[in-house]
Amino acid sequence: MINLAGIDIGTSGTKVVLIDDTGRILASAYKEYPMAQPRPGWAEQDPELWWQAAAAGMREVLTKSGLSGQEVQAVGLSGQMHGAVLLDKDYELLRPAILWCDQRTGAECEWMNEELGTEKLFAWSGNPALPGFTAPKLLWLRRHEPEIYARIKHVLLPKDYVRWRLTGELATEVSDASGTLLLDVTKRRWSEEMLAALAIPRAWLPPVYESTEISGWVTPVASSLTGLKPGTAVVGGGGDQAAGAVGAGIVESGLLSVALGTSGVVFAAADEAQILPGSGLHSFCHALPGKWHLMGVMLAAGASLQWLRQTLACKTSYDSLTALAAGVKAGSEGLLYLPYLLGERTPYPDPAARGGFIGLTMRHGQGHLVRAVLEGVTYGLRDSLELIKEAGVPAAEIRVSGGGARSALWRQIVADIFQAPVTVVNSTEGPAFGAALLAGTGIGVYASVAEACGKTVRVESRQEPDLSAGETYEKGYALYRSLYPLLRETMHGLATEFEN
Ligand SMILES: Nc1ncnc2c1ncn2[C@@H]1O[C@H](COP(=O)(O)OP(=O)(O)O)[C@@H](O)[C@H]1O
Ligand SMILES: O=C(CO)[C@@H](O)[C@H](O)COP(=O)(O)O
Repeated sequence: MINLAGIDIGTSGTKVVLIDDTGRILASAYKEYPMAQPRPGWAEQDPELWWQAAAAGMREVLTKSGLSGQEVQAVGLSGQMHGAVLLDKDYELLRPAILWCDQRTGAECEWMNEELGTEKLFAWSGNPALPGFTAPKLLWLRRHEPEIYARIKHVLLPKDYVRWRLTGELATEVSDASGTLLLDVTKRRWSEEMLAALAIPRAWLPPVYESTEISGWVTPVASSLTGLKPGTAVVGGGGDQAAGAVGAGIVESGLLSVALGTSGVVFAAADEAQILPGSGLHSFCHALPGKWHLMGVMLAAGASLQWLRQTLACKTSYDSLTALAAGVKAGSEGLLYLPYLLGERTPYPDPAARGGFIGLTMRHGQGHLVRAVLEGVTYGLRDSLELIKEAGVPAAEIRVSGGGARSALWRQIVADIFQAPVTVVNSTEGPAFGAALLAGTGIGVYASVAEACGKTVRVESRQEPDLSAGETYEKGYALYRSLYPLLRETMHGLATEFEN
């Protein structure tokens, strides 16, 4: 029997899964860690936490499954995208990683978009400069932490730091590298033009693999810490959105998924690189050789519900909160929620966007607040759906994944606001499961990623859109859409005058 491991370095925690080649989950483990917010809009994490969580998680899944490390044939990696991990000449960490949801690089992005110009940015990388991407973080460090910047010798993405600890190899792969803004997404290699324009040394960046290629082998030291056998193959893997899409079977053009994680993502697989200046979508390499994808990313999807829970109802489970929301009618009796708690990326690339509840009355209680959050986040995702539809991708069926997909109510709200059937697949392990499938493809267990998905991914449930709720939500969405342009200046005033 072939057994495969997948490791997903999430924002809230690291998940490790062990599967067999039929896709059966043999064991899984989850290790949480905090995210530091040293200043408003900043988000950092110590990469050592990721490695400790990955190693402990791997030991735990081996114990739970009763397998020995000798019986695991390959490992795939996945992780939160865009984070900058900086190493010095001795491969030591120079500072905490700056994460995907960190918003400090507004000025650097403005400079890139205006001085370099969007024409060159799209020609070289396929994407605009957005706060959160890796390249603007390097520019920020050059200006604000020159002593650190002067000592940088290697720049890695979060999962690739774990790869370094597992295999001793510095490497990345195309799907995650797409989010650095330093990859030529069409050619699937580093962009010499972008590196030259930003004066970022090419030598800082690791070799780029395809997601299914073997990038290294587990070292004896990592073996003693993880329980894996020395020499176990570690494949490229994928950024969490691409690996999660593989885990949900989104591997062919025309298939759409929505990830309700900390962030919220609408994802569409594509047969070719679609460079769409001005669309607000990300155009990245998919974790399949010769495939790409489009996606719209909102920063605070699950994070909005997590915030509400921590702030108003910390002892209440997510299931109890959504049960309260189920008792409220579609439209939350006139209450709208704006989900810009971390600023926003799609459709408004605006670090100073801010959240809010609009329409509060004395009638509104906890259930209304929760429902308004679920609806407001889904309206935000609808913005990305509209952009993806404009790019020519039809929305025939939406596969929903991530922590929020556990809620049948939230899935129904997605079906009603998107007016499309919503499905859920058998594996709830998302990106870690997808990473394990990439590992299996890398060592030849499956002939292709599509074959891996065909053999292991099944649709398990389907919810149809309700027409009457859909009509209510069309009106709600129009009002939601009107709010950001109306409130933008107010949000910016609050962010610049009152924060700190
Ligand atoms: N039972 C649930 N019902 C609704 N939402 C949930 C539930 N469990 C988790 N969530 C949401 O999922 C989010 C975490 O999603 P997950 O995919 O695990 O995160 P990560 O971004 O770390 O990969 C939480 O912030 C929360 O909003
Ligand atoms: O920034 C992006 C994608 O562009 C985020 O999707 C991060 O990759 C992390 O997301 P979570 O899985 O933690 O929600």
